[in-house]
Amino acid sequence: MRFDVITLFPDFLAQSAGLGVVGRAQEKSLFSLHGWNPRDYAEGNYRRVDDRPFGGGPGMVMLIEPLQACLAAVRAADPTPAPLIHLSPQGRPLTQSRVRELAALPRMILLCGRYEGIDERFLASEVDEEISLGDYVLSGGELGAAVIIDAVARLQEGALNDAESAAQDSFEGELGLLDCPHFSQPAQHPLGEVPDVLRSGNHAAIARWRRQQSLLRTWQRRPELLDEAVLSKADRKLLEQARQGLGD
Ligand SMILES: Cc1cccc(C(=O)NCC2(NC(=O)c3cccc4nocc34)CCCC2)c1
Repeated sequence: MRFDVITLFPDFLAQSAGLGVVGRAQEKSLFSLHGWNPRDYAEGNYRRVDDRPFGGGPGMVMLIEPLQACLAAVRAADPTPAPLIHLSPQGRPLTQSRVRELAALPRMILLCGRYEGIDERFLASEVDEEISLGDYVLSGGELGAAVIIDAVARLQEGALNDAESAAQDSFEGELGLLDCPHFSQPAQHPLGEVPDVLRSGNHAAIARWRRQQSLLRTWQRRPELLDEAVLSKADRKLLEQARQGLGD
């Protein structure tokens, strides 16, 4: 996988992709990451990348020319075709199923806006897809790019070791339910004890307890997720039993 990111802050992306699983995947060349700054392609001695919006109003708009020259350089750097994905509040919210589809691509170019956004004519002519991180105000698209790079890089073949990929599978398997509580050493602590079942060695009972905790937590904190989740008869029984336990 090759990621190209068009951003006024290329160093930010390089740092966030250098950590943990994603950092190791990059070291193993499971993906490459290339930052491109439109300011390097802005003409004139002020090298403008933005200007005031027609029609007035606050803030600035990113200009067409530097973005067009920058995108041309990005495409010239590697013959592999790639979609131009704009991180934007107007985009479709990112989902794990979209992440899995993106992870199958050989290359993607991520476009990060700043200021009030990008000249609509550039977007209309060059952007293949818009993806949003969610409905809140951010200062730029870079955090969205970092999220996509992290989520997609983890799915590259060889990025995760057996334990990590088991965890990934279980997260993906539980998509739609909240996670169960986790405990480690020490078993006894002033903050409380570790539930006995987790130390019982009875793997069926442990799996059952974890599923029940996920169901109970989801019901307590995000009941709307339960509406979409496909619950088995066993799940419903577990949830019912847990709710009785709470004497609700
Ligand atoms: C709900 C809402 C409505 C209107 C504007 C904004 C807003 O935040 N506008 C500012 C910008 N926001 C984002 O880029 C951005 C924002 C949110 C999620 C995202 N996922 O990817 C990129 C994202 C757009 C130009 C530069 C930053 C947010």
